[in-house]
Amino acid sequence: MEVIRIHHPLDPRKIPADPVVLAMGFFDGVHLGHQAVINRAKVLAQKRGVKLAVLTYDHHPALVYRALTNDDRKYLSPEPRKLRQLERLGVDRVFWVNYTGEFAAQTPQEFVDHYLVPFHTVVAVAGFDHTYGPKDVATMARLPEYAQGRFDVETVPAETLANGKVSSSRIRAALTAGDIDLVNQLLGYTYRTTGLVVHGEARGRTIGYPTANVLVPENQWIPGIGVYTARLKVGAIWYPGMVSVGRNVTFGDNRPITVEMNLLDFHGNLYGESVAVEWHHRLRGEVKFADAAGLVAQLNQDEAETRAYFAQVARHE
Ligand SMILES: Cc1cc2nc3c(=O)[nH]c(=O)nc-3n(C[C@H](O)[C@H](O)[C@H](O)COP(=O)(O)O)c2cc1C
Ligand SMILES: Nc1ncnc2c1ncn2[C@@H]1O[C@H](COP(=O)(O)OP(=O)(O)O)[C@@H](O)[C@H]1O
Repeated sequence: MEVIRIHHPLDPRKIPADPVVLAMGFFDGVHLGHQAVINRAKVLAQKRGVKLAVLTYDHHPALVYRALTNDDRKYLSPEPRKLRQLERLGVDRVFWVNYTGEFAAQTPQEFVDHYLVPFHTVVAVAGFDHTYGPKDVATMARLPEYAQGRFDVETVPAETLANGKVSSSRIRAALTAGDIDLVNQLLGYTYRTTGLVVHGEARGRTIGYPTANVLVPENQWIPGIGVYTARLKVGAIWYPGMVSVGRNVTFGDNRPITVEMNLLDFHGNLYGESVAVEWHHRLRGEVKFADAAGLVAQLNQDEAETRAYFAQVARHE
């Protein structure tokens, strides 16, 4: 997959000469709705015998329009992950556009003339609610007007699942609420984050449940406070286990939120490992126990549920 990085104004010499079917979108999470758009574009590309391209952006467009919020820094799929996901969907070429004020200031007609046409687009494909400028004029319904017969336009209807539209904002809300099961259903794959294993307070080993403390980069969304079954990737190996997102409330007040994972049947040293966490299934919320013994009794039960969960996953694999 070829990635072409673009800063406004577009230098047409950067663009290969062959025609493409172009799927457009921000695609944060590359969820089932995004997959429907890209898969539709793929079918059209195959029909026409041309390459499948994607137009997407380097950061949230919102940061051009208003003051940055903490949420604006976070992504369901940060750059390397989004690129890997697009590649897996069979995308041949990505136009990775730096979303700037100058880029955003174009009229819809300029955007079409200066981007979609120079990309050698034969069909532009996007979701029904995709916009490429002010939302009253830069709609999919009006795109054929700006295309002026130079390419076709294909609009993909909303993908709905579990009583609603599949959308990045719905997924972020479910994630924050700790509803990882819904998140995974809407994504169409199991949600992942990355991080670095650092030291905690060395208490875990004393209660029989050592936990790898995973420091997650600021640009990733993590599930809300709670306890989940998960797998941790160390090197090339995935280890099943249970992970807690919480403030360790049993051991004091106002502590920071940490991500701590206990691996089943694992003995070894994980400090300094760059890991991935694959978030599977919610077990419960965080509880403040009277003492460490209360926590340990609960951890025994969590462990039994985690073993049962992964035994069932293994049966379905
Ligand atoms: C599966 C799991 C569930 C946990 N649940 C809770 C909980 O409900 N309440 C709590 O105070 N701490 C909970 N913890 C966090 C423990 O308090 C923490 O792992 C322990 O204090 C070790 O901390 P350390 O890594 O800083 O040594 C949980 C940890 C794991 C791995
Ligand atoms: N089964 C296991 N699950 C998680 N970490 C383990 C396991 N076995 C050994 N470890 C190691 O123990 C460390 C966690 O021990 P712990 O006492 O909780 O210390 P800390 O508070 O520094 O995290 C992990 O970072 C890892 O290096």
